Amino acid sequence: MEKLAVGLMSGTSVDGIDAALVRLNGFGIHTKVELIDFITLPFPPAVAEEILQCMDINESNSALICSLNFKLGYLFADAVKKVCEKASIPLRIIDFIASHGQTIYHLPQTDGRLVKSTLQIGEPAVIAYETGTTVISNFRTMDMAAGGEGAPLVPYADYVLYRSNTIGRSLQNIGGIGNVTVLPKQAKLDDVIAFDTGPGNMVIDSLCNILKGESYDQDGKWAAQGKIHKEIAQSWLEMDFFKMVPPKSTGRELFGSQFTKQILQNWSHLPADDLIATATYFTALSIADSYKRYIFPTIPIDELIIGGGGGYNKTLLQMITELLPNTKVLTQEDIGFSSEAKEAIAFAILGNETMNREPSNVPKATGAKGAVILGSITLPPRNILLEEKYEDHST
Ligand SMILES: Nc1ncnc2c1ncn2[C@@H]1O[C@H](COP(=O)(O)OP(=O)(O)OP(=O)(O)O)[C@@H](O)[C@H]1O
Ligand SMILES: CC(=O)N[C@H]1[C@@H]2OC[C@@H](O2)[C@@H](O)[C@@H]1O[C@H](C)C(=O)O
Repeated sequence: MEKLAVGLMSGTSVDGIDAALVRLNGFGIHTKVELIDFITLPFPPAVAEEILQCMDINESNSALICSLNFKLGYLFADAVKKVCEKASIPLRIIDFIASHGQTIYHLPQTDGRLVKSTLQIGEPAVIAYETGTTVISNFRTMDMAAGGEGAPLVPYADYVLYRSNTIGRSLQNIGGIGNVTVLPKQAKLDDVIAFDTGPGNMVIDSLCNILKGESYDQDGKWAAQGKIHKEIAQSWLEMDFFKMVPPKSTGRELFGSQFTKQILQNWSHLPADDLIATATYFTALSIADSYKRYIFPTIPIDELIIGGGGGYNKTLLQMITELLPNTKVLTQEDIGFSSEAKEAIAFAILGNETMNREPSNVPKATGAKGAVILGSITLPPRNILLEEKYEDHST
């Protein structure tokens, strides 16, 4: 049965909302997926600042989170309207919206005082009301309720889209955070391994913001002209997170503003370009090291495919290639996909499973006790549902 859906992703980079309009056929691991159109709606700078404030334990407050939850709901609805407009597809024939939401806090491990938890905001009721469309949201919580980390969730979609009978593949996302899905040759869903590798662009972006007044290092130009201080990057790799055996996930709580502050306190004598080059090398090293420790010893990888905005950072890409000399490193674009659209498409696939009452976490990747149906379903107002959507479907 064919469905039209919009997948929405706004990740840890806080650069904007990715909206992918897709056609889905069937459900389960044989789902057929076609990308119809894609947009990124950049966050207005004041909204990006509010999100970062909400994520910062020292700056956040409940009034701000309350307000931002609704504010993001309106922006997400806007992104849905815009991608449909761009594709000239009327909103009323969209079957569902799968909205990841904005992660405000993620606590997959705690010291005992706080409870293991995760929070994604962007009110689904606002999206459903504004678009007149069913919304699936809150994807991470059921996995965590089942004992998992609530992340990464993209592995199920990676399995649907990229598994191969002839080669072993790994999908390396480099967004704010870096995460990998490993698809061994001829893998069953149970064979899939996935985990967060550490920072993606988060540390690089943050240094660019503070030292250059720009939100990111375009094409890796500053990293390319700085000196890499390998011993410093290596010392950052001593953090406990990198020694943890997967499944594991992380976020801004570990690699956000506090981490950058420490870098700037301890190495303020270094030129800006050197710090950016060293942070870029650290990011590449954390990815390569994750493969060497947790993947290569047991799974042969023929192709490593990079996605997410970090795929556009040429210096980062070159460093990863050099650190993994025996692996073929490609980007999503090299194989005819889109680095930017990948995660938004993935959430449309996950939402489709939810609508069909099917589980879509990968317990081995998240650490959950079992497979569970992800997400909460929010229905649009009855009048919109009956008068506009269903009438239109019957004609
Ligand atoms: N041309 C470019 N050169 C260098 N870096 C780029 C370029 N384009 C995008 N980026 C980087 O990609 C980031 C955005 O990546 P992406 O949209 O994949 O992250 P995200 O989805 O927010 O994060 P996550 O996957 O962790 O949730 C930007 O913040 C920037 O650092
Ligand atoms: C808690 C949270 O939002 N985690 C994100 C983040 O961004 C990348 C990495 O950290 C991954 O664990 C996850 O997102 C992707 C989409 C996932 O769940 O697979």
